[in-house]
Amino acid sequence: MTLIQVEQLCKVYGKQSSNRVLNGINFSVQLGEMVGIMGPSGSGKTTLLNQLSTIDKPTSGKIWFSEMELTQLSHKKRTDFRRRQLGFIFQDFQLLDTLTVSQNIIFPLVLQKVSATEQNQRLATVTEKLQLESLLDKKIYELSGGQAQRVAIARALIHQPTLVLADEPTGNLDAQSSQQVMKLLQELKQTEQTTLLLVTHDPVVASYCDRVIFLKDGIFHNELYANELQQAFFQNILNYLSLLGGNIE
Ligand SMILES: Nc1ncnc2c1ncn2[C@@H]1O[C@H](COP(=O)(O)OP(=O)(O)OP(=O)(O)O)[C@@H](O)[C@H]1O
Repeated sequence: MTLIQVEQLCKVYGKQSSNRVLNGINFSVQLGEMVGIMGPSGSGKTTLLNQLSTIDKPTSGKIWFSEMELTQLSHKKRTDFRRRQLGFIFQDFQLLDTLTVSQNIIFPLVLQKVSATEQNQRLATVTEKLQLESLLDKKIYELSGGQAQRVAIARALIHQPTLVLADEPTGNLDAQSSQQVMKLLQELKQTEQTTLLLVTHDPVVASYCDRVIFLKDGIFHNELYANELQQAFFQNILNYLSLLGGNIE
């Protein structure tokens, strides 16, 4: 089942058409799919995520989310869409340092005015899944990078979003923690049917995805499907990146 359908998406910053950052992008994403977005620096990856999350509005084109056309939503409906349907994971975790782990995780439910009983039930479920039980009373500054990102993932998932958007989710992690985070996201995708779109520069991280989309100069350049063993998919991604050129660091 198709969850997202992007049609002729264009984004121009400012008034000059030479500032065209996304140029007629078309693709779709299936429910439960994990899709990596790669491309050289400045190719429009974050801009694309910002349009999908409705944080920014495209200059032209359409984004369908199931039956809903996102670019036409009112301000209130966009806020509602973000709160209910989306989870976000960022490179720098974006956790609230002065709050405890559990306060951070339940934050989206507080915004949604979910009852305390339900908050506690959901907290218990998500912390068990992410093995965070022993960390619940700690402050964020007491955590390692890998632990902080697991907390951020728990926060992104606690309201059971349909779609999780991640911008360089492993960018601040060492290789081992990166792979742990990716294995976790893969498991969650399988158990919860969560759809994931993640921007990454790291071909190892991308090799955990079902498909990788490559952007260059705001254009959809190509896509590769993981039809083979992970190591072979990783090699294919690496080969494609060198073909694509540009600065991928
Ligand atoms: N708010 C903005 N106003 C004007 N130009 C912008 C704005 N945001 C991004 N850009 C420009 O759009 C282009 C694409 O930026 P974007 O951040 O989407 O690229 P990216 O592929 O995510 O890059 P990176 O891998 O370096 O994070 C860049 O040239 C950037 O300078």
